[in-house]
Amino acid sequence: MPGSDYPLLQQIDDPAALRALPEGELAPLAAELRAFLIDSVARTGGHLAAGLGTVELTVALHRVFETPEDRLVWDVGHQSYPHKILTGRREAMPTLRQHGGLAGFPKRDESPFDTFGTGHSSTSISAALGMALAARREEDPRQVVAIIGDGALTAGMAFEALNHAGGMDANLLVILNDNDMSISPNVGGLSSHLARILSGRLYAGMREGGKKVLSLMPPVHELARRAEEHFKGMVVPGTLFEELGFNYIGPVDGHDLSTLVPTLDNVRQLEGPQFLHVVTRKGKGYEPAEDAPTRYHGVGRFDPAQGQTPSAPAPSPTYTEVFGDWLMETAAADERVHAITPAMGEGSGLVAYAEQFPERYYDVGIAEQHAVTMAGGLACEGAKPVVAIYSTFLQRAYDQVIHDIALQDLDVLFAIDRGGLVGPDGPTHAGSFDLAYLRCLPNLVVMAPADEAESHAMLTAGLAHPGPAAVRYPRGRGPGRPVADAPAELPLGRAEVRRRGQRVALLAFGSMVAPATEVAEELDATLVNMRFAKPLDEAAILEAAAGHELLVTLEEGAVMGGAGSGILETLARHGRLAPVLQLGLPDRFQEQGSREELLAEAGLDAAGIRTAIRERLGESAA
Ligand SMILES: Cc1ncc(C[n+]2csc(CCOP(=O)(O)OP(=O)(O)O)c2C)c(N)n1
Ligand SMILES: CC(=O)[C@@H](O)[C@H](O)COP(=O)(O)O
Ligand SMILES: [Mg+2]
Repeated sequence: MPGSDYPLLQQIDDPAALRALPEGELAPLAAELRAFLIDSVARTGGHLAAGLGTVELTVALHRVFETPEDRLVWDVGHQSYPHKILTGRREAMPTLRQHGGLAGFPKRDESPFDTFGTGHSSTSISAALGMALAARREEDPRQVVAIIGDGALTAGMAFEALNHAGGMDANLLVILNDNDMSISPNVGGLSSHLARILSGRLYAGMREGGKKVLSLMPPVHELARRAEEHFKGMVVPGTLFEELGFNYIGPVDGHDLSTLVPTLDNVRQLEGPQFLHVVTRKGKGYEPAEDAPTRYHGVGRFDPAQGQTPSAPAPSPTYTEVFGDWLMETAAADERVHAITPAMGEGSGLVAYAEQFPERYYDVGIAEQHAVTMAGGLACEGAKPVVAIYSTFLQRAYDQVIHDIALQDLDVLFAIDRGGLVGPDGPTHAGSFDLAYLRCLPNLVVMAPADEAESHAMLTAGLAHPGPAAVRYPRGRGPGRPVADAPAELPLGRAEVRRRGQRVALLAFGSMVAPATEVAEELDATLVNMRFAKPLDEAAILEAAAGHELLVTLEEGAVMGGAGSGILETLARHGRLAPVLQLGLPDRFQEQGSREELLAEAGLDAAGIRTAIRERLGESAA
């Protein structure tokens, strides 16, 4: 993208340069920033619609606040590309979400302007309050701002922070970026409350007038604030945020710099917890994204002139599609089936199901804890709830899985998508820990399919199982085994011996069966598709130990405490000694890149597995 297309943006290598611009150049700068963002994300893929909605807000924030001394904390961070572009990373945008390149979310070790690492939603207010309390203790005048979306505000953690912050006198500004969208349209009572505030046009009109008066005065002082407070109380019911102890300001147009800059200037001088309600449009300024913000939430590479075009028909369904199809046929046959998603309906493959079974579909918002425990309530009443959830986001509801579901042995099925490495979203979104954090739970059955057919069969088996069960499958496509080929039976806790060989036994879980198959053929090794991370097939493990020089466990998950550790525990419990090589994700976070790059880096592709085995056998790795 030649710099000449972006003459103003080319001058901005840090926010100080932005703050030095004449005021009249802010709007043209925002226009260039938006055009650059579209062009850049169209080349790399990534999150687009949210960032389009924060272009003006980002310009205004870096204009008014002395960043990075003043702290900005972006919630989720998928909307932070304009922030990254204005804070010295414009030229690095072609490396976005690629191996060794820019992260797709704010990252502390990437820039001093990225004050807190995000990716999972609803953490910004907590982190910002921590920073604000530290500033107060140091008697430092630096400001702290959390920018949170209306979707992210539906999570309990956001309200834990609002509740606490509202009772403190720390200088904290919470900016609600309200575009009435999560990935799908936002849901719940909060969304309705926000809509009611916006619809209070009388209030908005008066506020407009009121603000003009306030903005003409010297920096807003306590008397004016109290007068405004009283005035608001007279005209419209207090917002939820005022009831929690915040000084609520807004709603203001989040795309109008002539409003945003003076408003932020005023608010910056106020003491105590402030809540600025900003109204934006997700996808703003790029018509295809404005018309379809869900579709342009996350994009692959595309031609901006054409917009996203339908991709060519794929050779086989993704694991997500296998799940979505399975759910449709299962719900049609069994009216006890209900599906629950914490705001990830599209990514979890639930679009068709939601249309066909709206009365048995629940998008609970970004509320994983609530999703899991509500499923428990449904199960208590004889329903068959299916919680469709990304592995990484299930981490948010770990106690609910333990305390509300496993302990009570409730009949809930967890369809865990994005199990293992996810690729461009990087470490915040990798499903690296689910095998480790689930297999240790009593009563829970944990399955990992080797292919699409097995995934279908495991979902059926999990639903039929009278207690809690989990099926974890990776992002994207598998080996391509047709679902019609699904095993008729899947006996609980029974592995599948796929081949018998010499010297080495490969005990593979889930997605690792495919590369292990290639290596087993080359080495004439035994290959066992373990299928269950819990309960393990102890007989298969003991038989493998008895007849081979080396056992190799393979999982696309953390080695520490993972499924392979369960095999070690089995051998120990039976007093068996056997050489074991554990292959899986090492004890570090994997940065972003393609899934293939990351698997190879972790030694979990066929080449890596072969090399590790040969080295352990003392043979040349060649
Ligand atoms: C804990 C958690 N759950 C789910 C997600 C997936 N997710 C990413 S962005 C998003 C929607 C966020 O909506 P909002 O905060 O309103 O931001 P917008 O995209 O509208 O700007 C969701 C559900 C996540 N990142 N973290
Ligand atoms: C920002 C966020 O958390 C989601 O948009 C996530 O990136 C979706 O991941 P998938 O692309 O795997 O559905
Ligand atoms: Mg939103």
